[in-house]
Amino acid sequence: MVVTLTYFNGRGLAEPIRIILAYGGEKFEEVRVPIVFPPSLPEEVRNKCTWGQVPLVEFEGKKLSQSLAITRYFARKHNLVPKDDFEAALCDEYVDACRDFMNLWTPIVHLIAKKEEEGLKEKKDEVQTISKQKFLNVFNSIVEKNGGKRLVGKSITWADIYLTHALQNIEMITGLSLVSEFPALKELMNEVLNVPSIKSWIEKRPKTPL
Ligand SMILES: N[C@@H](CCC(=O)N[C@@H](CS)C(=O)NCC(=O)O)C(=O)O
Repeated sequence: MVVTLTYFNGRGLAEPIRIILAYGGEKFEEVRVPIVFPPSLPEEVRNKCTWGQVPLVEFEGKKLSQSLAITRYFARKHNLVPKDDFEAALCDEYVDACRDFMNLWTPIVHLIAKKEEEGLKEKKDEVQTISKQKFLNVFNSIVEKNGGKRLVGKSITWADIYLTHALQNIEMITGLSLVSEFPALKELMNEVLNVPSIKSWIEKRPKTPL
């Protein structure tokens, strides 16, 4: 089976899917659409997306849209969703919180993408302060209480992968060091980034600005 993943030529909402496909050893090919501002898709791509947006995956004559549905589908397939229903719900909660964290940074990401420097530093400082209070402190203490390496249980889950992507992606785009003062988050990221299949995907993935 070959999975075709359609997305913009960036990490964004598609990267956790790519990482999990690589983790699971799935064969996948990509359609990478050039990034434009404001974001818009060529008509032929938009028309084949159920909700008019990417990411979209196609395999065995099937189509799946909505990034979290896609990510969770492949996570479950590759044993990255806990069997216990409550632990699985905790993973959902933490992934949703990652999305809230990413959405908080979206205006900054757009300013950087458009190379708009005016007021950028002040806005970055403001969002960094909110990020630490609302998200990084909370995630760090969840990981500490769970033994210092993972968000849920003792084995890697898709929540660990999603959080690693969210933190790494915002650090790469903004040039800020967000996790340096959060040892449990650094440890969690190290664990994920040193899984051999994930490490080799990250080394070989296209080097895009976003
Ligand atoms: N809820 C959707 C949101 C998808 C979304 O916002 N996609 C953006 C790219 S990140 C898009 O397709 N933008 C182009 C457009 O709306 O024309 C998901 O999680 O997949």
